[in-house]
Amino acid sequence: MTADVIDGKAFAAGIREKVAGHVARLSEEHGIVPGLAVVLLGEDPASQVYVRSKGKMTREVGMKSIEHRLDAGTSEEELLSLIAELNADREVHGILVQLPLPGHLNSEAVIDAIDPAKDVDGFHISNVGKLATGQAAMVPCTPLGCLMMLREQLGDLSGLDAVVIGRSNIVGKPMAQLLLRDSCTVTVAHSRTKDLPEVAKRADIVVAAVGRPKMVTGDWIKPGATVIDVGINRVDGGLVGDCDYDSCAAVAGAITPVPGGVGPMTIACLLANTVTACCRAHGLAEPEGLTA
Ligand SMILES: Nc1nc(=O)c2c([nH]1)NC[C@@H]1CN(c3ccc(C(=O)N[C@@H](CCC(=O)O)C(=O)O)cc3)C=[N+]21
Repeated sequence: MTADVIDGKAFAAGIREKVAGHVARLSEEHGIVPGLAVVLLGEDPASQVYVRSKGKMTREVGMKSIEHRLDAGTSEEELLSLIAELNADREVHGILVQLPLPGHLNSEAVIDAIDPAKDVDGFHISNVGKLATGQAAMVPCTPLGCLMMLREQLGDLSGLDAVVIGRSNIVGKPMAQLLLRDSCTVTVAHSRTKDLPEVAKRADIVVAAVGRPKMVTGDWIKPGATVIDVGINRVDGGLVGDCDYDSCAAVAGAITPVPGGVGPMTIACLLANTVTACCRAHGLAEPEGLTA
């Protein structure tokens, strides 16, 4: 068997097109332009590339992009005061503080200073709680993108066995919540899980988000299962996922490539969340097909 390749790049382009449609309507009918503010501390080259590409795509869909590049040595007080300004700015509907932050800063305090209604990353404790209790939340972009691809590939997810490998706050935990909400039977596995290959092999859906290059191999995959590879590992100047693509693709029913899978979906969902936040802020109907 050779797996279907889930084309995240094409899927993401389709979502950005939908976002652009909503943005055009907001502007024509209400005179509103959604705005996304991105805050980057320091000069990490990968982060710079990523922030530049976010800015470009934000403008391409017709939204306003506001970029704040601060020195790596910026104090927590200065950063919190910038966040307070962005919280109060009516032209800013979404705020993203690029992670990881330099070590002298307390990321929890910084994230929880963001107005939850503008928290387009979905990392604020209030959004985490809302997701876990089934209330309307801002949903983290990477898991949201994974869920959209799974629904597109499989239709109804109800009753399927899903194994999420990785328990981070930004991917593993919210991914598990979303799959549970779609009525999957969810297992959250991680580096200490006993017999991890056997656990993975029970799954109809495997989401790999551990940050270890090519850790998941084909012998971990049930024939026909759907494999979502969240890993973005830089190895020898190239990008590789958490899955060993060739051996997994030989067994799986469908698989996301790296690059061109989850990554582009993450950015598309960031733009989708910004439109959603903008509509909610103005008491307008939420865009359909762009939320979980
Ligand atoms: N507050 C915050 N929110 C984030 O969502 C966030 C963050 N901080 N910090 C960094 C990580 C990383 N991340 C990526 C998103 C898209 C690609 C992406 O589009 N990747 C392309 C390849 C890009 C390349 O070639 O380097 C792909 O997989 O096809 C990669 C990485 C979001 N992050």
